[in-house]
Amino acid sequence: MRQHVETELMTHPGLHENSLTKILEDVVEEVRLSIDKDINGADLLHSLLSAPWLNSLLRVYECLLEYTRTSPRPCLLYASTLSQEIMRDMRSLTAPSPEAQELYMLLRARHFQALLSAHDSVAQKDYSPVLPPLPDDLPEDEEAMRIVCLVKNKQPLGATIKKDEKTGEIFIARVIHGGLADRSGLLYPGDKLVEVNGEPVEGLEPVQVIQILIHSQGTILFKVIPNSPQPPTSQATLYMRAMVDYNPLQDPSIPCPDAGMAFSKGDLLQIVDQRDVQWWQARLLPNTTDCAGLVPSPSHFKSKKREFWWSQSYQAHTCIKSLSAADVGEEEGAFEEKSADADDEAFETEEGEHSGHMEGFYIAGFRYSLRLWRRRAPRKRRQSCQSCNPNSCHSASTSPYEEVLNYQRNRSEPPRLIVLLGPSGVGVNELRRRLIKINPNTFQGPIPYTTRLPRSGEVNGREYHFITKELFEYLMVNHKFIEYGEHKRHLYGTCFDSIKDVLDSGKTCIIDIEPHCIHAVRTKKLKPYIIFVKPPSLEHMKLTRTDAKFIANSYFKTSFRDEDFEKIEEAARIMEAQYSQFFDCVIVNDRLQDTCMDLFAAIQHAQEGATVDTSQLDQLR
Ligand SMILES: Nc1ncnc2c1ncn2[C@@H]1O[C@H](COP(=O)(O)OP(=O)(O)OP(=O)(O)O)[C@@H](O)[C@H]1O
Repeated sequence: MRQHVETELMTHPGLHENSLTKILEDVVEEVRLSIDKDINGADLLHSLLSAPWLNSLLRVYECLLEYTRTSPRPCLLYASTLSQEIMRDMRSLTAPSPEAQELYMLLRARHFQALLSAHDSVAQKDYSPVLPPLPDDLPEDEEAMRIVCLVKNKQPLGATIKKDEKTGEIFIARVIHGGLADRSGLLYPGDKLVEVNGEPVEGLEPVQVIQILIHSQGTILFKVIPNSPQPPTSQATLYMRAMVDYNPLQDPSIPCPDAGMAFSKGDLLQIVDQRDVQWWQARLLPNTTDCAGLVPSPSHFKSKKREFWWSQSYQAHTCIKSLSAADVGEEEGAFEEKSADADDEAFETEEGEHSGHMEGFYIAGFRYSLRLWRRRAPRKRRQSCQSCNPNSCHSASTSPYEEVLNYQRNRSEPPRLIVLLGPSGVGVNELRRRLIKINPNTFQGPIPYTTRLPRSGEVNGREYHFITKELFEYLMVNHKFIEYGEHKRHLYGTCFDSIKDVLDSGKTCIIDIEPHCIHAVRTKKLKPYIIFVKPPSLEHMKLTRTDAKFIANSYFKTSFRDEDFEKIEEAARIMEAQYSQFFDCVIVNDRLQDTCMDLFAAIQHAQEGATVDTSQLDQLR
C-alpha cells in the first residue's frame, strides 16, 4: 500500500514541459544569471524563488489543477467516521490477522486521519472559514487596520514618517517612488502607524520608531490604520537639468536627509512626483531603476535660496582671466601708438592659413583683431553686458532646474547652433577652424561685424560686415549682438543675424563665445548645443603643444610656457565651476586629431537627437 501511494505522487502532473514547476525552474535559472551580472535585487529574488515552500506550493497547485480537470467525486461524505467505525470493530477482534493489524495502524496514524478529515471537508464542501459572529456592541468609530509585512533587504524601506504634534500620532509622511514601500502598494502617505513588529508606537518619537526599524531583521510587520483612499493622480514625468548643486546632508530644511538625493549642476533628473509643493521626488539619470529621492521643488528653492546650502548662483559679471590678458593690457598703451589696423595685417602675413583663404573658399571669423578684443583685460574692454540685457536669462538665479526634452530634429528645421567655449589658448579656434576646413559645406562660422574700414582686397559680407559706428551702436542698444567689444578704437561683434544667415542656409553654425554670453544664445530658435573644450592634464598639454603658438599680444604669437598651461588649467577650472550647468558636452582637447573626431561625433549627436532645454527658453528671445 505504501508503495502504491508513492507511485501515485510520482505520476501526478507537474513535471511536463510547460508545468509551473518547470517554468519556475527556468525563471530561477534566469535569475541566477542575473546575480552573476550583479543586477540589483537579483539575489533576493533568487532566494525567494528557490524556496522549498514555493516549490511545494506550486506542486500542490498543479495537483489541484489536475483534479479540477478530471473532477473526481468523493465515494463517501464521511470517510473519517467510517474509519473510526472500522477501528472500533477491529479493536473487538480477539485475534486480528497481520493485515488487519497493519490496516489498524494505518488508520490510526495522525496523518491519515488528517487526510481523511480533509477528504470529508472537501466532499462536504465544508472549507469556507467560519468567522466568529460580530459582537453586538461594536463601537461605531472602530477603525479598520491593515497589516503590512515587508521583507527588509539592503535597500531603504522608502517611506518617511512624521508626528502630528497635536495628537502625538505617527503617520506615514511620504512614500518614495520605486522604494520597497511603494512597490508593496500597501503603505500610503497619511496611514497612521499603530505598531511596528508588535511594538505599539503610541507615545514614541519618530526617531524611536526608526530605531525599531533599524534593529529589525528580516521581515518588518507594520500595523497601520489606512488613510482614506486617495484618488490616483496621473502625473506626467518631467525631465530637468539641475542648475545648482544640492546636498541633502547640508540642507537643514529637508524633512528626512536620508531620503534626499544629492545632485550637481548639469545633472539630468527624472521628476517622478511633484505632488508635494515643497519636496519633489526625482531620480538621477541615467539610473532610472533606482529608488527616487527627495529634491527641493523650485518654489522651495526660491524660498530657501538665501540659505547656505543654495550653492553658487550664476554671476554674470564673473571675470575669468584670459590667458596673458594682463600682458595684453599692459602693452595696450604702446600698441595704441602704432597703426590702428596693423593687427589684421600682421596676422594675415604671419599666418596666411588663418587669414581665411583656404583652397578656394573663405572662412570668416578668425581675424586677429576679432580675437584680440576679447583677450584684453576686462577692465579695459568695452564688454557686451548680457546681464543688463532684458532678454538675457536670469532664470538660473531663480530656478534650480530647467526642463529638458529629448530633441528630435525635424528635417525642415534649421540645424542647432553649435557653441564652443573654453579657456583662452585651449584650442577653441583651432578646432572650429579645422571643422570648417574639413567640411565647408556642412559647417560655417558667422560673419562678424566691424566699424573699421575695409582694406584692399576685403569684401563686405565676406571678411566682415563693414558698418558705421552709428549703426553698430544702434544694433548694440537693440541687443542684436551676442557679444561685442572694442579694439583699437574699432568695434567688433557677432550679430544674431549672421548666425541666422548660416542656419537658414542649412549649414551648421559654429561659434565660440565667452562664457558670460551663454545666456544670450540660449534661445528657442537657436537651440544651442554648448560644448566645453577642456584642457588635458598639464603633462599632456606640455607634450601636445610643443609646436603650438598662442596670441600673447597684438604682434606676436609665442610658444606656451609652463605658467601659460597653468593659467589655462586654472581658467578651465573656474569656468567649469561656474558654468558647467550649461554644458551639453565636455571635450578634452588632448590630441588634436582625436579631439576633432570627438567634436564631430558630438555635433552629429546634437543635430540628430540630444536633450534640449525647453521651459526657460520660452522666456528668452
Ligand atoms: N590639441 C592640440 N594639440 C596641439 N596643439 C594645439 C591643440 N589645440 C590647439 N593647439 C594649438 O594651440 C594654439 C592655441 O590654439 P587656439 O588659437 O585655437 O586657442 P584658443 O583657445 O582659440 O585661444 P584664444 O581664445 O585665446 O584665441 C594654436 O597654435 C593651436 O594650433
